[in-house]
Amino acid sequence: MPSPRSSRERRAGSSGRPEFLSLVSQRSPGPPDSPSRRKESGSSAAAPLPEEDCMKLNPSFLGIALSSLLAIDLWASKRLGVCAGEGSAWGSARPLMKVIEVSGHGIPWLLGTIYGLYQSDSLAAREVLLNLLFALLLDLVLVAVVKGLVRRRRPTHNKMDMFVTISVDKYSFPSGHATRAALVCRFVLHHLVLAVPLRVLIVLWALIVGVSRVMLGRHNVTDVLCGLLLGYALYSVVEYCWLSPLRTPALFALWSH
Ligand SMILES: CC(C)=CCC/C(C)=C/CC/C(C)=C/COP(=O)(O)O
Repeated sequence: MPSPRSSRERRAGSSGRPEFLSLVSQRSPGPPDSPSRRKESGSSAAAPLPEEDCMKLNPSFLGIALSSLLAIDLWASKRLGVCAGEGSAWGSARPLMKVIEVSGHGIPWLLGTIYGLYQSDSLAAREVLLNLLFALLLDLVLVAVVKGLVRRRRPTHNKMDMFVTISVDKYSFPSGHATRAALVCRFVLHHLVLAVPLRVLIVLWALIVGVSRVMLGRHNVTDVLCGLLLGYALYSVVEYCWLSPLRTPALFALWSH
């Protein structure tokens, strides 16, 4: 009479091995004396997995984590896109959101900075404005390159009625408005002497620009969060490459009266 098998043996299957090890051996059938075979037949079930197996398991875990994040992102962005159209839940706030959109657009910032440069009457002001212009252009290039590489489509609920766009602006990652808002915010806080209420206002403006991108349906939440981080980090690059009359005298000569 066959002896009754313990529940542990039954779980382990007819081979007497735990199921997860069977799966591992199916993934990488090695030669009879390979490390994975030795581990299966040996008694040390707790021995660490060979590196090749870990390499195969990790991407699937990462893949699941990323797809889950993406799903949450799409779901949250759709729910938060309350100004995506006139008929949306907060459709009446759409005109205000579009004003905020223009406040973070590249053209007013570029034109304003160039105008300021022509009007500036001190070397210090010229230095700051020239670096702001450099930062804005660098930001445009960086966002265009990343958008072109990632090619993430804008949310389906977005109406493509944006104020002046360039070709890569059909893509949404990262949000160009968010990178600019974070970059300009950090720049202004470092280089302009402002009263505290104005400093608070500029931080609020940057956050509102970011939030308005999702509310307008232009972006997913992750586009904006990564945009803010990218813009924040880009300021450090601008600081590192800071253009000064000593380093780039020719540039400053362009604006000397
Ligand atoms: C000098 C030059 C090439 C200026 C182009 C200025 C321009 C049209 C910038 C585009 C700004 C824009 C619509 C960015 C998109 O922002 P998202 O937040 O929707 O990514």
